[in-house]
Amino acid sequence: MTEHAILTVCGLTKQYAPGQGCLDVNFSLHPGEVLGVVGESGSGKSTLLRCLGGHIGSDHGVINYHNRDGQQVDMCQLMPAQRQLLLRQEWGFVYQHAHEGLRMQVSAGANIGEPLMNNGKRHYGEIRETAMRWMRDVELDARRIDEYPCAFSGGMRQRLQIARALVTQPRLILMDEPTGGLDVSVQARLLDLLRQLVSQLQLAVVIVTHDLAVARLLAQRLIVMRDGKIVETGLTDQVLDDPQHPYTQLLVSSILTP
Ligand SMILES: Nc1ncnc2c1ncn2[C@@H]1O[C@H](COP(=O)(O)OP(=O)(O)OP(=O)(O)O)[C@@H](O)[C@H]1O
Repeated sequence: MTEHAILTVCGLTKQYAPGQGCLDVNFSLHPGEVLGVVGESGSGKSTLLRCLGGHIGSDHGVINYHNRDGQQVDMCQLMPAQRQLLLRQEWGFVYQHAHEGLRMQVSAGANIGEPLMNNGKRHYGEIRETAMRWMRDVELDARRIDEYPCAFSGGMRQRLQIARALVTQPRLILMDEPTGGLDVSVQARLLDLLRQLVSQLQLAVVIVTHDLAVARLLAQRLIVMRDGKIVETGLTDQVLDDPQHPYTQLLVSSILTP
């Protein structure tokens, strides 16, 4: 790959207790690439994602981000205000529970419009127009723009969250179990939508999931975590079809065995 990595993570560590958290995580991610992070419950997937997104501080390590202006920035070394600005302008987050990524007390339109206003957009008509367009893009009825998130179903709320996360045209998206807790059919439609948006917008994505089928569908590359450490990494098909580490073999066989 000739293009610069958009994200390069070196030695990222956050330990709550030995074996709990993430330890010495290294990977790089290129524009347009989807990296899946898999592992059983408690393996440190969310801790890694939270460290990347600056929701929690790391003990040590480097998170180098290649920004829109072509500069290399160590996210861990930025002042909090600078980091917030960069996250707001260039990164997006999709949480497992839509209410974590939405503001439940404002309308669907306001949920999509707010990040635009935070990034300096002021023209009400244009913001509303953009919000309606995004509602259509995520297959929501744009006539429901003034309704509150609580009036939408779980799957619809997740679509709304995705619209809110993508409306500012971020370059990098962090997703934590975006389809977890949804019905299988709703999940399948949402995965289709995500796949389509990721390829259309050439997004770089880190997606945490315990569901290997989701990883197979969305991610080109996988990281397998156990007790906070990466035990295996590689192309998704390679890792899932020919796992090398005994832990990955166990993970893969556990979903194949009825
Ligand atoms: N705030 C915290 N304080 C103390 N320990 C924590 C905290 N957050 C996570 N841990 C511990 O760190 C380990 C990794 O947790 P983490 O949530 O990252 O795992 P996970 O792989 O995302 O699990 P799941 O799939 O169940 O969400 C667990 O042992 C957990 O108990």
